[in-house]
Amino acid sequence: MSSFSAELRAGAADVWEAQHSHPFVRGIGDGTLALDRFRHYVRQDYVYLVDYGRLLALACARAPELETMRRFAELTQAILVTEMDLHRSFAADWGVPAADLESERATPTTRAYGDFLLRTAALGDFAELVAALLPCMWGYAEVGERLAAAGPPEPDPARPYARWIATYADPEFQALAAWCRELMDRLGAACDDAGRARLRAVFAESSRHELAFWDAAWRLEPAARDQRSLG
Ligand SMILES: Cc1ncc(CN)c(N)n1
Repeated sequence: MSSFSAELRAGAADVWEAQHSHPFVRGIGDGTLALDRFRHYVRQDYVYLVDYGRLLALACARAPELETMRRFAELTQAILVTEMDLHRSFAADWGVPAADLESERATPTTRAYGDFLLRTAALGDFAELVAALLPCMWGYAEVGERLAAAGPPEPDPARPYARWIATYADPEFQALAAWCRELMDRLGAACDDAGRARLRAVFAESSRHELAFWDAAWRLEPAARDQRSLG
């Protein structure tokens, strides 16, 4: 019998395959992505990760057991420190201070994804919160793993995509994503059919936001005019 997370993944398979074949993802993999698109992505992803960090902190607060709280506290740290250090290091290489990343204004796509995550955390139950956060961890683990397996591009200071791939293919990141899947499996098993249908819908919606995020970076989507930075 397949796991509940595998069932969620199968239900959103078309969206996940569209991510793998998106020109932005392919361009990271073969090293051909134009740097302006990658820089746009890094700036917006920094804004996104601030909201994602908030989501993980809310998951920590709402977790039903101490061990799950502890794991979410670790995961929050991994995102706000380790993953965001990657973005800060790219920015530093481009002469952009971290303060500039923090004052970046969200595009409509970044804002929509962050709003969806935080709305789900505020109004959904704990299992829905986990279904919302899963495509982020699992999707990047899968992209990193596939691109690393295909043979990453040669290290190139002008196009630092090999470093990006190595971060998400790293066994530590893979293990964090695997823990999120196992948690989803346990929560899915404890739900009734109606609850599992809600989790499928949340996971599918979150997966669509992931695809839209690649696409917004590819299109160099401009920031929404009325956005505040960091919130
Ligand atoms: C949009 C997005 N999704 C997922 C990840 C991986 N944490 C990320 N950095 N950005």
